[in-house]
Amino acid sequence: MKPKLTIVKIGGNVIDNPELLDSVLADFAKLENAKILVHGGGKLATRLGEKLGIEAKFHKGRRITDQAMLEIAVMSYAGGTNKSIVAKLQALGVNAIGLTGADGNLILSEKRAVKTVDFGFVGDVRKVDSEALRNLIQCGFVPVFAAITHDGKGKLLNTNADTIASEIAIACSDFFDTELLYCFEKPGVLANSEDGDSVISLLDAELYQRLKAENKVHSGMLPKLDNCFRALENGVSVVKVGSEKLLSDQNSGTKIQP
Ligand SMILES: Nc1ncnc2c1ncn2[C@@H]1O[C@H](COP(=O)(O)OP(=O)(O)O)[C@@H](O)[C@H]1O
Ligand SMILES: CC(=O)N[C@@H](CCC(=O)OP(=O)(O)O)C(=O)O
Repeated sequence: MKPKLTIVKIGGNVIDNPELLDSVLADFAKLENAKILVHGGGKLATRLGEKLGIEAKFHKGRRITDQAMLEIAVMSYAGGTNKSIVAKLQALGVNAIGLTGADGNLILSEKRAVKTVDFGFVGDVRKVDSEALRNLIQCGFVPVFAAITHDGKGKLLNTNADTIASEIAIACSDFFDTELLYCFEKPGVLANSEDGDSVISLLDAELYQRLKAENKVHSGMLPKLDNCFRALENGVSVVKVGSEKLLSDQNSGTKIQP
């Protein structure tokens, strides 16, 4: 039997709320099996850009990463955010090691080709080195990934944190029984995105299509759920979306069904 590996992704709204962040990290520290943390932090990067006079640009909710924004993203995700999360985990007794995809060539990606929109320096993941990750975990390290990868030719690329988490989970399924948990600021996938009491406990592909058609699932939840289904179709055992409670309560949030 393969050992269990839990991959937890935390989004920008969790990182932005110090109490929520501390609570997620405390629960993450308590997980006894092998684990990896992946974090976003888009909102913080937007604010850092504003302070430096660089305005964030989006197309249909997705960031456009020009050279100036790439520098902000690297400073923010791989710098301040990543290192402060690592320090907090160290204080909780977790031997966290902060990483981008460039470190140890762990995540190789390719700059997105320009079709109708030029997203700039955005990377689509091509390869995750699951063997190197396994070695790090076996040495006792807990990898903490920022949303930055590289192209192998010297260029760092901004990469969606939800996608990094699902690609890591898929690749690590070679060696581990993988569980992928997406923690964000709401209690799960909601039947009505404004009503926190409308959590859908089980979501399959058919229900997802219906919710999409009815516009009940929209914006950031669409790529998140696409990543969830892709993970389940590619060897990941368990995928859930929910609040910080996902880490401590088995029955919390939304379980995604293949
Ligand atoms: N049906 C839904 N249930 C819950 N959230 C939804 C739903 N539809 C859209 N959303 C939106 O999706 C957002 C989560 O996506 P995103 O902002 O990308 O997450 P993260 O904080 O993990 O980066 C929520 O803040 C919410 O506004
Ligand atoms: C290419 C791309 O989408 N990059 C994201 C990376 C950060 C991220 O994913 O942050 P959240 O998880 O907080 O949304 C961005 O710059 O917004």
